[in-house]
Amino acid sequence: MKKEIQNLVDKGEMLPLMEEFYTIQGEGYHKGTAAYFIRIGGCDVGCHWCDVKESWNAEIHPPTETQKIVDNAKKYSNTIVVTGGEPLMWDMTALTAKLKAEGLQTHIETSGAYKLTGIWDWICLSPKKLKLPTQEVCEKADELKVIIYNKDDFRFAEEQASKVNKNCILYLQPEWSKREKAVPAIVDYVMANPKWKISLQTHKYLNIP
Ligand SMILES: C[S@@+](CC[C@H](N)C(=O)[O-])C[C@H]1O[C@@H](n2cnc3c(N)ncnc32)[C@H](O)[C@@H]1O
Ligand SMILES: Nc1nc2[nH]cc(C(=O)O)c2c(=O)[nH]1
Ligand code: SF4
Ligand SMILES: [Mg+2]
Repeated sequence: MKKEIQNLVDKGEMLPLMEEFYTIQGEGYHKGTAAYFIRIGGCDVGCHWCDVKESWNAEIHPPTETQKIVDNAKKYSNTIVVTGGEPLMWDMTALTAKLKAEGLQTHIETSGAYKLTGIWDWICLSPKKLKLPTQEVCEKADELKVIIYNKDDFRFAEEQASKVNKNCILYLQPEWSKREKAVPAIVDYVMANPKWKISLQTHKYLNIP
């Protein structure tokens, strides 16, 4: 990559854009809400069940000016979801400042493994055992969404719940390929531990992006 472009990416003025699409938020608290998704490339967390492994290598996703991303995003609904990859690998300050200047609601999907940057109306924290979230993101998360792949993930979920702020809404979401086994286990767990709610990837049932 050219030095000038690398410099702009380092400052968050350009970001490696994998894809952008208008759809319905499928997961968590805002499920059912029309939202424009901005998927930023690059992630080194390495979840073996990740459903967007194509996002991992930032180098294959073209550095794109944040203003260009915002000019597309503002044509749709009020809600913008920034996801990845791991968006917090990059400085989100410029992108979110421009989204806020347009009066848009900024939501992020993050593992929380990197420094929290940007201005966010909603933070969905989905922590991962391989790279734990920072204390700051735990203090600021609006929802905690733990993926349940096996039994140990319930233990991990409780451990992460003990770190987030008291207003954070707690979700358990089945890992997609294990959903047949995970859903009944989550249903039992939520009924026994009603501080938790279940989150499904409803977009996958609806066959939409
Ligand atoms: C692809 S990740 C991108 C954002 C960020 N890297 C993160 O993990 O939060 C978006 C959301 O999808 C969840 N996810 C990824 N693969 C999944 C799978 N196979 N089943 C269920 N949820 C999954 C993640 O935990 C996260 O909440
Ligand atoms: N419809 C829809 N809802 C989503 N919620 C979080 C997603 C993500 O990949 O971050 C996602 C996604 O990929 N599609
Ligand atoms: S942190 Fe998110 S994008 Fe990265 S591997 Fe895990 S689920 Fe995929
Ligand atoms: Mg997804």
